[in-house]
Amino acid sequence: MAFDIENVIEVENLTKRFGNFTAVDNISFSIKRGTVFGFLGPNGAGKTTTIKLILGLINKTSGKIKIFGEDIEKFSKEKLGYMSQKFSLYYDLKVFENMIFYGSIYGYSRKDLEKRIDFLLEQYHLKEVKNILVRDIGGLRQRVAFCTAILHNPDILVLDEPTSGVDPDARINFWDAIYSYAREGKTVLVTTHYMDEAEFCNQIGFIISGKLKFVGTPNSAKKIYFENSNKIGNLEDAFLWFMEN
Ligand SMILES: Nc1ncnc2c1ncn2[C@@H]1O[C@H](COP(=O)(O)OP(=O)(O)OP(=O)(O)O)[C@@H](O)[C@H]1O
Repeated sequence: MAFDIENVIEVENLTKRFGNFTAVDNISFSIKRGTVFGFLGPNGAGKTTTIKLILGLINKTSGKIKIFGEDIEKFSKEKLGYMSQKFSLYYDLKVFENMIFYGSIYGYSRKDLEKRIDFLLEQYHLKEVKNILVRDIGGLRQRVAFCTAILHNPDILVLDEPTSGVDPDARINFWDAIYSYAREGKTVLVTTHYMDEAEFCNQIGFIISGKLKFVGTPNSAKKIYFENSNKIGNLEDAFLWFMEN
């Protein structure tokens, strides 16, 4: 496949089977630099499996994944950052200690790591919790996990349902953090169940039973819904329409 220089992630005819079960079924899409791409679908639709394929954590059955034009198998993984659904910070360690612990795997000197941590805590408004135990910081945990995932300044950040179970204010603050990172020219792939969050994305993909039913802007999803149903609807209406059609 010819690589478009603007495309950071290119997925072509990607399929993943577990035995006889097809979890990801011949999907194709691409994501441009600096984009916040939201991946939406019901439970078991294939979101996490697609993410794991893009991160090179599991092997595909067929198809292609290119990251910066290189096959995922050959691509050096340090340009990727990942915050998994069940991210774990150590509750008995302070915010700063958690970040030092995770950051030490990236080969920074202690001094550089401390500098990077201070920079991120400042940038993401977490300075005041630097020396507080993670157990005691409540809704700020997600943002600390986010900063931990970007300690090595990855070009591509993958977030798997980062806001599930988070209160509405903390969710909004979390999306500020996502946009702040994307403004640096980074590309963010995020899965979510929340349709209001999908509205914040530059591009969205609807995946249903392993099949990618739609890729485009939130507005274009609503436009397709309108053209086909003759009703003005929100993104949730559009999503339900794509599920049924
Ligand atoms: N290792 C595996 N072996 C067998 N089946 C699997 C495996 N991993 C995932 N699946 C199945 O693939 C399907 C897609 O799972 P996946 O975790 O990608 O869904 P999801 O869209 O991320 O859902 P959720 O929102 O619940 O996390 C599910 O039916 C799941 O049971």
